[in-house]
Amino acid sequence: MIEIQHLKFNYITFNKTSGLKGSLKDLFKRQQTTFNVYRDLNLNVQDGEMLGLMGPNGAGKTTLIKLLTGVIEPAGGKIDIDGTTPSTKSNSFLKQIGVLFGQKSQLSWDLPATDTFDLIAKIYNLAPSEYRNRLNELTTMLNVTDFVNRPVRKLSLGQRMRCELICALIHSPKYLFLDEPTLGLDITTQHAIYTFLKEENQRYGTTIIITSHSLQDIERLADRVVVMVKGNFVYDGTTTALPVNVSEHQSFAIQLDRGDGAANNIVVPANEVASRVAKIGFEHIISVTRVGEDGI
Ligand SMILES: Nc1ncnc2c1ncn2[C@@H]1O[C@H](COP(=O)(O)OP(=O)(O)OP(=O)(O)O)[C@@H](O)[C@H]1O
Repeated sequence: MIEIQHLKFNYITFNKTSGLKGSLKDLFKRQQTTFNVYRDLNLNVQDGEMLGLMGPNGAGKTTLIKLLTGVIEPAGGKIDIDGTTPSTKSNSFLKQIGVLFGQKSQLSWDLPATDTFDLIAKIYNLAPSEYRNRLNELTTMLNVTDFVNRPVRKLSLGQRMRCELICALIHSPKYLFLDEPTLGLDITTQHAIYTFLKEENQRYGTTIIITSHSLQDIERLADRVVVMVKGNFVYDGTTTALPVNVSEHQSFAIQLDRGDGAANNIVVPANEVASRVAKIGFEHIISVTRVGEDGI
């Protein structure tokens, strides 16, 4: 179980004055800025849950994944995952988690993905038969057999992302953290990944936390969604009950799945979003985004 209690976190950045003169000045006196990401964040996630984490850019989603995986340490409060504090980075904890940052790769660029899988299996000390079976299972389910022996730099984004998922799951973690795993992928690849993640969750009871800007990602995957705005949860519930709290003057871009692998965009005023979405059908909607504003 994941428990977050009264979590506080802030980033401290040192300002950089422009020009050579400024750089010299900074050597003696540096101005620093503290940015509070969370002041008092609370969340419980039960074992086996699939939780969608949504929110506008800069809300604090990636930071939360970094805190949950022990990459960074809280400034206050508590994170507890099965009795362990992530920032201790104990071996037993690291064996329990898998993480994928959509914008970062853990595959070696010039080597085939299988080389990275082998390395990860060694790091986790997997028994050869256990590794072989799991790799067979993952390569089949994610349909990557044709290209795992090609250098990673020669793979498409979707092919690479499927290999990244294998890296995150090869050691069969109990908790899987995914930060925008379908960013930039076509609809067919997105669907393949959704299906795979659902199966992984149902077969092994893997707890999955996924951040995304795509309503379709969250709708298809998560039983529960939390919406974060400026470091606070403003919604915690089902996707169907998500409130839309907007002014009537705003417009929204609705991205539609055309059914042939391509997408269409239509822009509608806020007061028409609900009726248009109902008419089109939720299953054909990829995302609904506010136009010209950073918000949900
Ligand atoms: N390394 C850093 N140093 C200073 N500030 C940071 C750092 N990383 C993130 N921030 C700030 O912390 C806030 C939360 O960032 P975070 O990346 O968690 O947001 P996010 O919800 O994941 O956004 P996005 O949807 O754009 O990925 C933002 O205001 C960002 O500018």
